[in-house]
This record gives sequence, structure tokens and C-alpha cells, in this order.
Amino acid sequence: MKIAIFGAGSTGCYLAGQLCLSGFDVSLICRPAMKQTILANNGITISDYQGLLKTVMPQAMITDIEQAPTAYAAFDVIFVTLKCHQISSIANTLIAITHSNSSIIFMQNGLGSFETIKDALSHCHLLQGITPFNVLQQASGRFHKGTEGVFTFQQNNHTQTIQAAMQAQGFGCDFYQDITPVIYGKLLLNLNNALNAIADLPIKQQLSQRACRCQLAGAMKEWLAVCKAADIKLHQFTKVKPQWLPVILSLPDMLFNLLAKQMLDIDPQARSSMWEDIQAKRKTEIEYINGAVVRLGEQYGIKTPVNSAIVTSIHQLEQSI
Ligand SMILES: NC(=O)C1=CN([C@@H]2O[C@H](COP(=O)(O)OP(=O)(O)OC[C@H]3O[C@@H](n4cnc5c(N)ncnc54)[C@H](OP(=O)(O)O)[C@@H]3O)[C@@H](O)[C@H]2O)C=CC1
Ligand SMILES: CC(C)(CO)C(=O)C(=O)O
Repeated sequence: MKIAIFGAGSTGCYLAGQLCLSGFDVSLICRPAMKQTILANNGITISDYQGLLKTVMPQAMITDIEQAPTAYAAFDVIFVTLKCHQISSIANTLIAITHSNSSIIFMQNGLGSFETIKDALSHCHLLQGITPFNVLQQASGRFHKGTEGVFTFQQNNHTQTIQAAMQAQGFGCDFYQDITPVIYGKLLLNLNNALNAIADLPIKQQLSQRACRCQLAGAMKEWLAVCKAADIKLHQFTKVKPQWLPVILSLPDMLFNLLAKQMLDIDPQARSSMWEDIQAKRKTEIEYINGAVVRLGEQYGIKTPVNSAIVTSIHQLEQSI
């Protein structure tokens, strides 16, 4: 199975590492700077908070796909690990580098990016997936997984083969036929991305402060209310049901810390991908995350002042950088 990672950054390189170690032929479609970093460090190093540390060299690193897509043999599976706003422009390239049985798997957080491309690719096998954990790009071509969870994909013959190979290497991998509750449930957790970027602290330290947790609880309550009004089911990612998260987050520090220890294994250094975007002076995915809550809220007549204020703060941060 010939696999490409389109947009190899934090999550894409981590996924590439696990796929290479699982025996697949993996090519990265990446920026020249990423290729240079990987070559200079003799490969991609993946590490995690439980002690994993492995280095692998992908089969190829392609930096000119948009200029010369036909120069490359078609891929069987393409994981798109770009940011949400980078998706819509790659439809023609994806068509040029796939065959009639290829699967294209979109791995974006939030809501709305898949919709910007799916019509242009209506004849392709399109799937969605998520990365439930945090990946931070570190120095020396190292990609560090800082929280628990395993790659999760919509189910088809390709993702079934990938799951079997990844599990044989000890990497978990989940799949679902109906991915919608997973995507909507992940959005609940991603409501912290912006707050973490604003707080400018590691997630663990940020969530140790009750004031920060109460802001997150407020944003979550709005999303839960919107989902209830829209009759949307949410996948449960944590040990407690999604509806209980705002209650637990609002507890006093001592009680919260006791419960949190049992709920989430998290590296003290982990930060959100939106924090990475702000630090790197990149456009964020705010419109697909808190912005999606505001838009759906308007549609269902649910007020979302907390999420609206977060969207405004992130746009201000984007402009000030
Ligand atoms: N990082 C994380 O911990 C997590 C991220 N996610 C989600 O996963 C998705 C991907 O995030 P993440 O991995 O952090 O993103 P990154 O920004 O780290 O990776 C995307 C990479 O693709 C590159 N790129 C952009 N356009 C092209 C192109 N046309 N051709 C080749 N390369 C290109 C980008 O370069 P450039 O920067 O120059 O544009 C960047 O290096 C997002 O939706 C995010 O929310 C989900 C869970 C955790
Ligand atoms: C895993 C999580 C929720 C960590 O913040 C994330 O999805 C992100 O950083 O984008």
C-alpha cells in the first residue's frame, strides 16, 4: 500500500512515523524546510509521554507536487494533515495523484473544512479521521505526542489494513463507521485550543487554574446546548460523559486535581495546536472551532457569547503578530 501524507507538519509527521514503523511505504508531501529538517536529522523522530523514541526515514519527501503532480505514481491512501484553511486549494492535485480505488482521509479538527472540498472530489473515496492527542514539533526533527489517545479513522478496507498493521506494532488505532459523533465530540475538547493559546501556558498548568477551567466550562456548555438543540450525539473521549465535563472543570482546584489525575494522562509540556499557530505567527483554525459553535448556535437560536468572545480575542492575537 503506497501512502502519502499531504501536509506533513506536527500530526502528519507523527502519523508518518507510526506508518513507517508499521511497514508501509510512506511519502511526505511537505514544505522544503520540513524536508531539510528531516534530512539533516537522518529521519523523523517520534516520541511520546510514555517513553517511545524511534527514528524513521520516509520513502520520499515531495516538495513540488502542485507543480508536477503527474511526475508521481498514484497513491493508494492519502492522509491530508493540512490545517483547515489549507484544504480547499488542493482538490485538483489530489485528483492527479490518486486512482479510482484510492482513499483520501481528512484529519482536520473542527467543522467545515471537509465541506470546502468534498464536492470537488465527489467521485473519490473520501473519509475523515481525527488525531485525539497533542503533537508538538520539537527541535531536531522530533515530533512528541503529549497526551493519550490513538489515531481514529472512518472505516473502509484501507483503514482496516492500516489498523491491523499499526496494532501489530503496539500503536493503537480506532475506527468507526459513523465518524460524525467523533468529529463533534472532538470539537468539545478543541474548545480549549484557543484558550490555551490565549493563556500561553502548558495545558496542564492552564487547567490547574480554576479561572481558566471556568472559561472552558462556559465554552463547552454552549456547544453542549447547541448539540442538544440540533440533536447531535457526541462521542465520549474522556472517562466521564461529555455533559459532565463543564461540571468537573468548575470544581475547586483540590477536587479537580484529584479527578483529573484519573481522567487524562498529559505531558507537562503539551500545548494546543492553536498555541503553536500563534507562536509561529500563522493563521489559526478559530473559525472552524469556536467559530463553528457560534455559527451553529445562530442556526439553532442558542446564544454563544463565550465562544464569540474567544473568536474575537484570537482574531486580535492574529492581527497583533
Ligand atoms: N498539532 C496537534 O497537536 C494536533 C492537530 N490537530 C489537527 O490536525 C490538523 C493538522 O494540524 P498540524 O499537524 O498541527 O498542522 P501543521 O501546520 O503542523 O502541518 C501542516 C503542514 O503542511 C504544510 N503545508 C501547507 N500547505 C501545503 C501544501 N500545499 N503542500 C505541502 N505542505 C503544505 C504546512 O506548512 P506551512 O506551515 O508553511 O503552511 C505545515 O508544515 C489541524 O486541523 C489540527 O487542528 C489535531 C490534533 C492535534
Ligand atoms: C489534542 C488537542 C485537543 C490538544 O490540544 C488538539 O486537538 C490540538 O491541539 O489541536
